[in-house]
Amino acid sequence: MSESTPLTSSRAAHEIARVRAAAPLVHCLTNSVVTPFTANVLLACGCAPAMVVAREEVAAFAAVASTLSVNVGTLDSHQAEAILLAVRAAAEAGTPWTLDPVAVGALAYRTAFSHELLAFAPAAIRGNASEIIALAGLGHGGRGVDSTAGSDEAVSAAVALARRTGAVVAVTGATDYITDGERLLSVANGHPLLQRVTGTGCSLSALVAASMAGAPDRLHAAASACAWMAIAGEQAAEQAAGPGSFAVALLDALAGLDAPTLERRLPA
Ligand SMILES: Nc1ncnc2c1ncn2[C@@H]1O[C@H](COP(=O)(O)OP(=O)(O)O)[C@@H](O)[C@H]1O
Ligand SMILES: Cc1ncsc1CCOP(=O)(O)O
Ligand SMILES: [Mg+2]
Repeated sequence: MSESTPLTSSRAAHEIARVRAAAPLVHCLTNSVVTPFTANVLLACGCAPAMVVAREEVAAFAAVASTLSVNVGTLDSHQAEAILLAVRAAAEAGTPWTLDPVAVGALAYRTAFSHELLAFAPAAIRGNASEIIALAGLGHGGRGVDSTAGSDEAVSAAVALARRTGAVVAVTGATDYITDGERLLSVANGHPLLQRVTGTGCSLSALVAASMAGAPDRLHAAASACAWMAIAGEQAAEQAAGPGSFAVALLDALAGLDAPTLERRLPA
């Protein structure tokens, strides 16, 4: 499968309205760099983030949350225990969970751990090209948390990973590709400033996790989360003087993204 179908404005508008109406409770086990930014992105999108991290309570919370977002960006052995408890409880309770495999391939500990997590059937996986290629077992990762490959180069890895795990896989970059192993959607939006602020990828993964809650179509749900971030990035860049004001404008654009804007920036 190499031909992708562009996400349409009407499907994106439907999915974004669905997430806002549901206001999902998002249990986040994320990295220490992006925690407040991720909570703010989710709040801007109308979701309810909760960063519940103690090993003593992650299982109970994962079982009642609408969805769980797992990110290995600053993984240590304490957090690994908490993540395992949470994904086990999520799997048992039927809470969908999403993996962001930050810097997988570049570092051995998080790579082995992320492979272990795949046994717990994630609903979605979102990463940059190097991370998706490495998690698919087809490469050795990027430069720290950054990709050294283009998203076009990771499409076959994303499809293979989706088929192997049953997850929807989103590989982001200049164009985002989203696949369930059978269908392949693309979102050709975004702005280079998204790479000059830390946490845009991580918070997008949390938004993908939010979109998994009660989703009738996980492929379109994940693709619409990608479009939400990418188009808000385009709008924010029009207001921003640089990365600092871009980060602030991005939150405003995520909160304000409306159907007419989607119609202008996505195919019909
Ligand atoms: N070259 C680019 N041009 C436009 N948007 C981009 C570019 N690279 C990444 N993005 C966007 O930046 C966001 C974060 O993606 P990415 O940088 O791939 O993740 P990560 O931060 O995990 O490496 C996504 O919305 C993606 O579409
Ligand atoms: C800089 C950094 N170091 C460990 S996690 C992290 C954040 C990565 O964020 P993103 O993948 O969204 O760029
Ligand atoms: Mg990342």
